Parts: sequence; structure tokens; C-alpha cells
Amino acid sequence: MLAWLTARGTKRRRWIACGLGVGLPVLVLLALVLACLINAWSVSEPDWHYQLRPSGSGHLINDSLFEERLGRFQAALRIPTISVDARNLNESALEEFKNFLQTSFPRLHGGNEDKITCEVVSNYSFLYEIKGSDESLTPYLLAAHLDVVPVEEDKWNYDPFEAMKDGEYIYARGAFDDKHAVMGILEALDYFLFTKNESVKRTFYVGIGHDEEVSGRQGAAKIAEVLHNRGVKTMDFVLDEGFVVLTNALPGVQVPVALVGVSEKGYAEVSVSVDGVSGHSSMPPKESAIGIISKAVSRLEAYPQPHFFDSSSVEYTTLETAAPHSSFLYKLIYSNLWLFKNIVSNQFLESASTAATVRTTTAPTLFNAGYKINVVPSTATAYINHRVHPKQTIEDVLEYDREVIGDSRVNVTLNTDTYIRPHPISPYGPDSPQYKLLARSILEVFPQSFVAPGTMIATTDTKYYLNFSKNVYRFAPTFLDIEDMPRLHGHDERIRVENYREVVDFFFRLMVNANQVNARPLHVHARNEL
Ligand SMILES: CC/C=C\C/C=C\C/C=C\C/C=C\C/C=C\C/C=C\CCC(=O)N[C@@H](Cc1ccccc1)C(=O)O
Ligand SMILES: [Zn+2]
Ligand SMILES: [Zn+2]
Repeated sequence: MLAWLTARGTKRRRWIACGLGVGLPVLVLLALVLACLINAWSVSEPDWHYQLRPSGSGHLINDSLFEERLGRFQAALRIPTISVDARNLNESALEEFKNFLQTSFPRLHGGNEDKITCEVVSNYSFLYEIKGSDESLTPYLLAAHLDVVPVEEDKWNYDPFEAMKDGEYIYARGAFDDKHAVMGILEALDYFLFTKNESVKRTFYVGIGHDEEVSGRQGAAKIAEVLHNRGVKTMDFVLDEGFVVLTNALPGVQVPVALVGVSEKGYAEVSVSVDGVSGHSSMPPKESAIGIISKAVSRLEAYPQPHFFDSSSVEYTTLETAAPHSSFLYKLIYSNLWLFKNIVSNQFLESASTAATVRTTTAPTLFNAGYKINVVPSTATAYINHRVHPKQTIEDVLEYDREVIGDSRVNVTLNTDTYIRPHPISPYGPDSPQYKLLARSILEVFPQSFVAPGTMIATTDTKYYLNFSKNVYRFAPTFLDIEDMPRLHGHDERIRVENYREVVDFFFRLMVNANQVNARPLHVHARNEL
């Protein structure tokens, strides 16, 4: 009997154990799935974002003047202010652009010194000071650049310096990068000061550099110096070009995202070289200098720098912010990043633009070797252009390069004249009045979008303005579909005509909003008022 009972007990225990063994994990799994689904269902735009949305929209800038503004913008695009390198700027075009600005905006360039002064810096850059009445308010700076990158004219379907308008777009070098901002800021400024006659409380500056495309050392760097020497030590915020309003950039997100660059990747030029033996090409060595460097470059590409995506990354917040605006599948993913972060990170690595946001990029851009077909050269050098992720130092990147190459014959050397460390992260939460001011101005002009922070992947003139403020933002009010990305610095660069209207509107609203003490919004409404 006892044996029977014991046997029954054991069986029951086995069943229970088995039930627990299978059932518990299933239960845990179900709970997990349920928790993820609840997170996805309940995800919504945070209140502080919602409250920044305007209750109404509509252009503040007088429509009847738009054609005139457009004409001036096209005229600006027709001046080929090309920067080839720091010693090769198109000085006659820069001179022409200077005269063009002065004659297009006479009220900004003299005779109204009680409101605005303009200083020409390094011959072709501009610094405007708009004096506010309340000295207790910290000034801010709007920055842009008027030079453009060269063109491969035969690859364009339009004359890059004709500024052709096809009804929907204007095609021209500089339309997107960055003359829309130069002209948009000045149009808004002229309207703000002289048409609307706004009384300026908060002083602000407009800095327009002329050599951003080749370093900014004569333009933005000197503007920063002039400001500093004038005793301007602190800015409330700095806004320069950077990210834009992007469509189809984030997987699963159909809504345009206005990405604000709250930080910027670092920059490093690294040479990878070997000094070996030369000789007759009829008796080549087993490994030539060219072969050794080719192998090194090939390894750098095969073993890219590590990637970073965790709860302390800006990109994590980008996606959390995107969650309420995503398809259901991506709501599920973006509202449960604690679980899906590895999947997301791997998906990001698939495309060049998103990969650039999560890792230091490695771009071999120049290769020098050889000088005669029948001579084996003793030296070969490849140049690598790294964009350094804020989670790494430049030293980390170099160490990784050396390790990956793993060949003591290869010298890996940093160009110490040109490197830039990753920028600090500017505040982007509900406690940052400056970020909120920017987000509010964006949403007033692009109400169909949502605003999210990101790390700018290329370098901007903001590197020269970092000491003025901890609130440095990189954003331009232009629309870009990810498919159009090759047009940047590429062929058939363009901007939608309607977008130019929004550009002017955006800078005007920013000036109005920033002028309000305590940065109060133009229209505030409670969530339940809509
Ligand atoms: C989490 C975020 C996810 C996704 C983002 C996805 C894609 C990002 C896509 C697009 C980028 C969007 C906009 C960029 C727009 C315009 C370019 C603005 C600035 C470029 C500045 C620039 O090109 N700087 C040069 C400076 C330089 C000049 C000479 C020598 C070295 C540097 C540069 O960085 O090369
Ligand atoms: Zn630019
Ligand atoms: Zn550029």
C-alpha cells in the first residue's frame, strides 16, 4: 500500500514538475507577450510633446511677397560660390554674393543701426547683430553657410547654376545645402524687423560662413572669434544646419520625422601606409606595398568599428519618440526596446544612413601608390575618413584600426591638424526650454511631423560655436525623402518650392518664439481642447 502511495505521489510530483517545467516558461512567455502588446497599445505621444503642437496652422508670412522671395532665392542659387578646398574658393562668386546680399536686403545692411548691424568677416562671411531691449535675456545664434560643393556638370539633368523651377522643385547646387537657410533667415529677419516691426527683446546673431564645405576656418571660426572678442561669451542656444524633416528614414515610420541633431559625430582623417622595397616589376616581391595596403583597407571594411545602441544612446530616444507614430509592428518593437534592441540595432546596420548613426564609420577615400607601370613602388598610402560615434574616443578608433589591420609593417597615423572630437549631447527633454522652443517652432510649420533627437552624422560649423552654449542644435527646416539622399552633395540637388515657403516661415516663427520672455508658445492648448 505504502509503495503504491509513494508511487502515486511520485507520479503526481512528476506531473507537477513536468507541468511546472513546461507551463511556467509558457506562462512567463505569455506574460511577456502581453506586456509587450500592452506597451504597444498604450504608447502615445508624451504630454510635453503634445502640448508643443499648435492649435492652428497657416502661414504667418504674407503670401503676396512669396514670388518675390522665390526670385531672390533663385538669384542666390545662380551665383556659383563653390569651395573646392581651403585654398581654392571662387572669390569672384563670393564677392558677387556679398554684393547680392547687400542689394537684396538693403534694410539689413545699413541705415538701421538702432536695430541691426552687419559685419563682414574674412571678406565674405557675415555676422549680423540684432540688438534686444532686455539685456537680462541671453542671446542666441542662427548659423548657415553660403558656399557650396563642386558639381559634376555632365551628370546633372539641369544646369546646376540656373535654378530651374519645374513647377514643383527648384534644381540647383546649394538649394538644399545651404542657401535656403541663408536666404530663409535673411528673408524672415527683414520681415520680422521691418515689415512686422517686432520690438526685439532678446538679442540675437546671424552668422553666415563662406567656407563651411572646406573646414569653416575662415568663416564660422572667425565669426566665433569676433563674437568672443566682442565680449559675447554665452548664447541661449545655437542653431545651424544638420538633420532635416525626413520621410522613410526610420523603419516602420510613415510620418515625417523632424530630426534635431543634439550631438555630432567626431571626425578623423587617418593614413594607412607602408614603406617597403621597390623593384623591377618583372621580379615582384610576394607582397607589394600596394598589396599590403589593399589588404589592410579590405580588413578595415570587413571588420567595421563596433556599434552602440542602448538605453543611453540618443538613437534609443529617437525610436522611443517614434513609437507612437509607427505601424503596429514597429510600435511593438519601439515601445519594447529593452527586448528588441539587438534586432533593431542589426536592422540599423543594414542601411548606410542608419548604420552611420550607430557606429563610427570607416570610409577609404583616397589611395596613393605607384608612379610607373613597370616599377613596383616601395610606398602606398590609403586615407580613411572616420566619423566617430560619441561613445568612442578617437584613440579608441585608432586602436581598433591597428588591431584589425594586425600588421606591424602598416603605419596607422592620425592627421592631428584636422580631427574633431564628438560633440557633447545638448539637452533634449521636457526640461529644456531651448529644445522645446525649437520643437514648437518646427511643429508650427510642420504639424504633420513629430520631433525627435538624433546624432548628426556629418560635421557642421557648430564645432566653432560649442563654447558659447550647451544648447547646440543642428536642424534645417527642409524636407528630405531618404531616396533623395544621394542628391546631397550629388547630382540634381533640389528643394520643393513649397518647402522654401516653409523655410522662411520657420525662421520667422523661431524669431517670434525666441523673442518671447520665458519662451512662451504662440498657441498653447490643453490636450482635451482639440
Ligand atoms: C536615429 C537616426 C536615424 C536615422 C537617420 C537616418 C538618416 C540620416 C539621413 C540623412 C541625413 C539628413 C540630412 C543631412 C542634410 C544635409 C547635410 C547637412 C550637413 C552636411 C555637412 C557636411 O557635409 N559637412 C562636411 C564638412 C567637411 C568639409 C570638409 C572636410 C571635412 C568635413 C562633412 O562632414 O563632410
Ligand atoms: Zn552644409
Ligand atoms: Zn555640404
